[in-house]
Amino acid sequence: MTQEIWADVLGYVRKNISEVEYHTWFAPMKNLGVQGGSLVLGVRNSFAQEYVRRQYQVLLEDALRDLGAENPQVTFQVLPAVQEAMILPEDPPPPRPGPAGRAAPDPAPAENRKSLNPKYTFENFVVGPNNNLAHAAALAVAESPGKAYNPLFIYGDVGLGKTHLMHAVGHYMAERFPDKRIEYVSTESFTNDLINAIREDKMTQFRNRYRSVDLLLVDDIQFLAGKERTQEEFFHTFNALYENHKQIILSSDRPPKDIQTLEGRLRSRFEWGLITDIQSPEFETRVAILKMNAEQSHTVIPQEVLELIARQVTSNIRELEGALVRVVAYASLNNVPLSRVVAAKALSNVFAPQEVKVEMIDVLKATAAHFGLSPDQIRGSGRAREVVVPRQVAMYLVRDLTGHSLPEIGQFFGRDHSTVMHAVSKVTEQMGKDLELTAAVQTLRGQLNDVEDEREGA
Ligand SMILES: Nc1ncnc2c1ncn2[C@@H]1O[C@H](COP(=O)(O)OP(=O)(O)OP(=O)(O)O)[C@@H](O)[C@H]1O
Repeated sequence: MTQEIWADVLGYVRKNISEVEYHTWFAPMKNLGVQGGSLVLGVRNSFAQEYVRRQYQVLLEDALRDLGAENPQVTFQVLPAVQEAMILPEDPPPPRPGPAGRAAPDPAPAENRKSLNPKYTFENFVVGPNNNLAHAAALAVAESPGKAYNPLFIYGDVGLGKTHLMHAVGHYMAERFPDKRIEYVSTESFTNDLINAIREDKMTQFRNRYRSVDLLLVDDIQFLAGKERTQEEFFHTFNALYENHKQIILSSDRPPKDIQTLEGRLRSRFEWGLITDIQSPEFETRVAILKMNAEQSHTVIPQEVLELIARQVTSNIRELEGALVRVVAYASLNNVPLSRVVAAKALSNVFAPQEVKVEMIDVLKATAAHFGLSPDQIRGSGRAREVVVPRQVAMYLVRDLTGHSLPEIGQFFGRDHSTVMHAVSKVTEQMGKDLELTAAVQTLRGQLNDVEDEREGA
């Protein structure tokens, strides 16, 4: 995950200095990771070390503060000559578009997939109820390009994996047919290429380029709206490819029928093949995506932290991934272990505080720990007073601190709602009378409210 943190820092830096400065000083720098809360950066020689420290230490600290570091620290290390030789030909990770963004691809090796993001493969795509139809369609197209569905039209909101799926088809095809030509282009680039071709009198090259491919992936096709000349040209490109049984995949934020000012003949062509959508991922899919991201970057993240992040970011997967980087960055830069409280704090600058809620599981765990029991004992069937009282306290606190209904709480504790109601009134009645119980409730309430307090104090 430190590569992502570094990419975030570079993104911040790049926005604040000139391109020349950036390429001179930051491009050759090597991220050596976060050690003891300090970001360690490798530089070529002691001159660079001195210069960078003088000129950019403050800026780098600001970048880290932006990621949540309370006491940002940067250390510069002169790289041994061998290591330097190893890093020089390599490019630093490209800057991220923003805190919620994701690093752009490293250049891919094979010629026919150089416009594809190496991370956007089928293996890296988590399938859930929200995207399984689009996934199945993409797979079918990858297996029989030009035959299964042509064109394949994938639509859905921002950051839900449309580009990822398109590239996955590209990778799949590139692997099986290395000599096939694959072209990925955004509608915006297509338009710009066209404008340049017209201006420079290079229409033949333009047409050859787009009409000679085996797989054409066009992102954000909704931007064709209102661009008559581009629509005209795209119409001919489409026909040329289609007639030669070349595969076309289009993505959009809406279905063809909702793209305003799209020529009828294009709209109907977009509807010839298969139209499939991607919806927002549900909670389990979001957790699975986070888990995969964590595993890929060899970062161990407690399940409850993944769940907290998945609860915070519900629609855009790019933001979900950005939130994960933020949480990891926060913990490592402040040198604290990852926990729910730390994660809530890390995200508190980005999300409204009330969105971080105490969960039933938190109350259960804290109460069990307080009384020296296991969560299973509390939820179990034991009827001894040593278990019954903590169980009632836990139910009371869940009712008090979370928004769950009596039946939901009952289900969580493996009981019916009347048991919960009884527990709540029992504890309410004993408050102020039974001192031990009162103290337990107060301590636990304080502990559990820490999630909110810590966040508010951030
Ligand atoms: N099902 C998934 N499994 C794993 N990662 C996913 C999944 N869906 C999306 N992502 C990740 O989410 C990020 C955003 O996805 P992508 O760029 O494909 O979205 P998009 O729908 O094309 O968005 P936009 O409309 O902004 O172009 C990417 O990093 C992608 O890898």
